[in-house]
Amino acid sequence: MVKAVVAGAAGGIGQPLSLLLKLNPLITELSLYDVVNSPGVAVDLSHINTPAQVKGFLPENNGAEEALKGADIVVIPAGVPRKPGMTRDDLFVNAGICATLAQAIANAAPKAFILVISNPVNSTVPVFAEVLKKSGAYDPKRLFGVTTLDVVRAATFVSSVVGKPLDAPKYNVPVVGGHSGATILPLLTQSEPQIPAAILNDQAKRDALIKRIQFGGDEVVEAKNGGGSATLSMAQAGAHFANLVIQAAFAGKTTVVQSYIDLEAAPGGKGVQKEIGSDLAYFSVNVELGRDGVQNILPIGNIDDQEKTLLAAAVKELGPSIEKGVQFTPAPPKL
Ligand SMILES: NC(=O)C1=CN([C@@H]2O[C@H](COP(=O)(O)OP(=O)(O)OC[C@H]3O[C@@H](n4cnc5c(N)ncnc54)[C@H](O)[C@@H]3O)[C@@H](O)[C@H]2O)C=CC1
Ligand SMILES: O=C([O-])CC(=O)C(=O)O
Repeated sequence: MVKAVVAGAAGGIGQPLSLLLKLNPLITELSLYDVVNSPGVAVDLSHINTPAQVKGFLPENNGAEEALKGADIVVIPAGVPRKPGMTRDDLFVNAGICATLAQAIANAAPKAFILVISNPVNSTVPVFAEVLKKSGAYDPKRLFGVTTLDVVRAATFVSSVVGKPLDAPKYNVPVVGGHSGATILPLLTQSEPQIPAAILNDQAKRDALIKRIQFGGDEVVEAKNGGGSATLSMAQAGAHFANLVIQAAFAGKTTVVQSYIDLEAAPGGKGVQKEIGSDLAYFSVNVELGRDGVQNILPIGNIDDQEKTLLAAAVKELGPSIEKGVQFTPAPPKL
């Protein structure tokens, strides 16, 4: 019996994400929360003959906490998306929404796994952590910034450059760091299957591949031309990540994935701080998922000189974004 909640469920990501979660046979209860339209989305999904019992909630009558009561996992794509010309940092307006949702989770579902999709992830994850800490409900093992779309894109773009696009599902290219531009660090040298040396040693090809993975989000923002950012690919990535968290917690199936987490979540975080030469509190790392969420933080491992240079750039850009999230003070609630 697993209860999942989507916050921001009526949005561009929220709707297809809710659909994919409704199709997950491990989920028995699915609550959809949004400030608009969630009851309609819920009734629509509720006609699908899979186990999950779907209900929609609006803010009225303490709807957020009603939706969250007893949740095992909360997935959060609530907030404004980018338009062309904006950076993810321009979305820091979403911090207030994140703080409100964090408080509702602290009150109603303090043991839930929390998967943060809302941008800027580099800052919104620290916002969640700070609010949860103030309520005594913070468990760093259970808070995840969802960076899965970067991993999904890396597999797709690498398989294409290698000339094997039909093998995209077989590719595993770890992506560490954060979730914006230069903080996104694809580890091409660790790709499985390996990328042929002829491509890795072709500097122009390699640079183009890295840039495409780092700025894949912009590609979608520009193509949608004012109509928002990635929604369908994000929904797939988010539902996949949620499924891995659920499988590890409730079906005993441990896996290793990358996610943006508090490096204090498990002892291995100290080792990563040594590898990155910084005491950054948050980083997207190789996470072993288990019953309680983050079971182990694994090393980044061997990287080459170019990756070391990119790592230094990622660390430099991440510091201020983390600090901005940590320092954010939510506005007092309206009386
Ligand atoms: N982590 C990642 O890799 C990615 C993150 N994103 C981010 O996800 C977020 C959502 O993107 P879209 O779904 O395209 O936006 P959208 O505007 O289509 O949907 C956002 C939804 O959030 C709802 N919402 C607003 N305030 C709320 C609140 N206080 N509580 C609950 N729901 C609330 C809105 O009513 C709307 O339905 C954006 O911040 C975007 O940048 C997008 C793609 C990838
Ligand atoms: O680019 C954006 O604003 C949305 C996002 O995070 C992504 O697609 O990776």
